[in-house]
Formats: sequence, C-alpha cells, structure tokens
Amino acid sequence: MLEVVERFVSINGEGAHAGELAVFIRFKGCNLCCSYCDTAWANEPDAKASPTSVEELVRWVKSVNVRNVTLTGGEPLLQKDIEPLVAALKDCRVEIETNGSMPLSRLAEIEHRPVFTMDYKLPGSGMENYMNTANFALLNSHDSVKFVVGSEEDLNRAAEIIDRFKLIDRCHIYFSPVFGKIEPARIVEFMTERNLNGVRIQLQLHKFIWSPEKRGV
Ligand SMILES: C[S@@+](CC[C@H](N)C(=O)[O-])C[C@H]1O[C@@H](n2cnc3c(N)ncnc32)[C@H](O)[C@@H]1O
Ligand SMILES: Nc1nc2[nH]cc(C(=O)O)c2c(=O)[nH]1
Ligand code: SF4
Ligand SMILES: [Mg+2]
Repeated sequence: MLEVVERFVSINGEGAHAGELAVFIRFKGCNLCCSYCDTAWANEPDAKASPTSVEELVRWVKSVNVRNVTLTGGEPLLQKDIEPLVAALKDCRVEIETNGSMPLSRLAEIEHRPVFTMDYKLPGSGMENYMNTANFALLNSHDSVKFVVGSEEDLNRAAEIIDRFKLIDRCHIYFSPVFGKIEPARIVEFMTERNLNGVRIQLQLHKFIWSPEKRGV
C-alpha cells in the first residue's frame, strides 16, 4: 500500500516536460523539512492520507489516459511500495520528484527506469547536510538536477556544485526561484555573470496559472 494525500491531472509545472499534461500522485511524509516547502501540509503526521494499492493506482492512471506520471510528495522514495508501482506503470513515462537525500540506486537499475528530477538542497533550505552526492553518478541525459534558489549564497553554491560534479554534460540543470523570495531577473543576471551555458531558469508554471496556494493543480 502507498500513502496518498492527493492525486490529480494537471500540466506539469516543473522539469523537462513542463507544460505537458501529467498525472500527479502525491505521497505523505518527508524526511526533510525545507524552510520554503510549499507542500508542508502533506508532511504533517496528521495529514489525511488514503492507503492505496499499486493495482488501484495503475487502474486510475489508465482510466485518465495521460501518459506522463509524476510521483511526488512529501518524499516519494520513502514509500515502501514505490518500486512495484514504478514497475507496474511500465507503459507510462514515470518521473520522480525527489529531494536529493534518498539513494536512487534501487530505482536507477530497474528495467523500466523512471526519470529523476532530483533537488540539490541549497544552504537556504537548511537541509544541505543531507544531500547524497553519490546520486549524481546515477543520473543520465533524461534526468534533471534542480536548484531551488532563494539568495546570493544559494546561487553561488549552486554554481560551485555544478562545477564540482560536472553536471552540465550529465543531465538537465534547472534554477528555480523559491517562490516570491528572489527576483527571477537576478537569477538570469547571475547566469549571465557566470556564463552558465547549459543551465535553464524555470518558474513553477502552475503558480502563475492558478493561485500559488491552490492544491490539486
Ligand atoms: C514539494 S517537493 C516534493 C518532492 C521532494 N520532496 C523534493 O523536495 O524534491 C517538489 C518540488 O517543489 C519544490 N518546491 C517546494 N517548495 C517550493 C517553493 N516555495 N518554491 C519553489 N519550489 C519549491 C521542491 O524544491 C521540489 O523541487
Ligand atoms: N502542476 C504541478 N506541477 C508540478 N510538478 C512538480 C510538482 C510537485 O509538487 O512535485 C508539481 C505540482 O505540485 N503541480
Ligand atoms: S524535501 Fe520536498 S517535500 Fe520535503 S520538505 Fe523539502 S520541499 Fe518539502
Ligand atoms: Mg508542487
């Protein structure tokens, strides 16, 4: 069983398939506590969750007839049954939003490997100490590393990490503002100052299409 706090169809607001229709399954609970988390409600011990079987989730995904499936949370890799779910969604394009602290090895080597959008948590999140940098070696050109930046310190650290782990040639790289905390124009200016070829800025589309606090979109 998997602990589901919400499931919905929307456009993906983030990542390499931003703008495309996607099915979202959001799981309860997280092992981190980022200062800016926009879904902290899903991580509360008393968040209302429905224990749902792999079979029920697969049936629902098939019934809505949308090929992109985004597994998110909370932290989806905390769900014990995430591997059977990914395996059962073999006819879909499965993307996992994950927080950079969880080992990806168990899912990186399976037959229908999902696509990873992995955050590297920067100093402003308060969670950088938990980053598992061994994960970088498992990423490929379909995957993404996302840096959610809120300050100059975050921008500088992101540039340092990209350089240290040679991420540009490995996967997609996104800089996304902590919503409302930093001017997107400053991020572009920083990219220009540092000649960050191969890095993309990305704004969370759904927060412009709908109210930023709206759930289920
Ligand atoms: C809510 S998290 C769930 C998946 C996983 N726990 C993680 O952190 O990647 C999904 C994405 O939203 C981003 N996010 C959360 N709060 C945000 C905010 N206030 N502004 C911009 N992005 C945010 C996270 O950094 C992550 O990339
Ligand atoms: N529309 C929409 N796209 C998203 N892409 C990643 C999301 C997430 O919360 O992980 C998300 C989300 O919450 N909504
Ligand atoms: S890791 Fe993701 S879900 Fe967990 S607190 Fe951070 S942003 Fe929120
Ligand atoms: Mg979200």
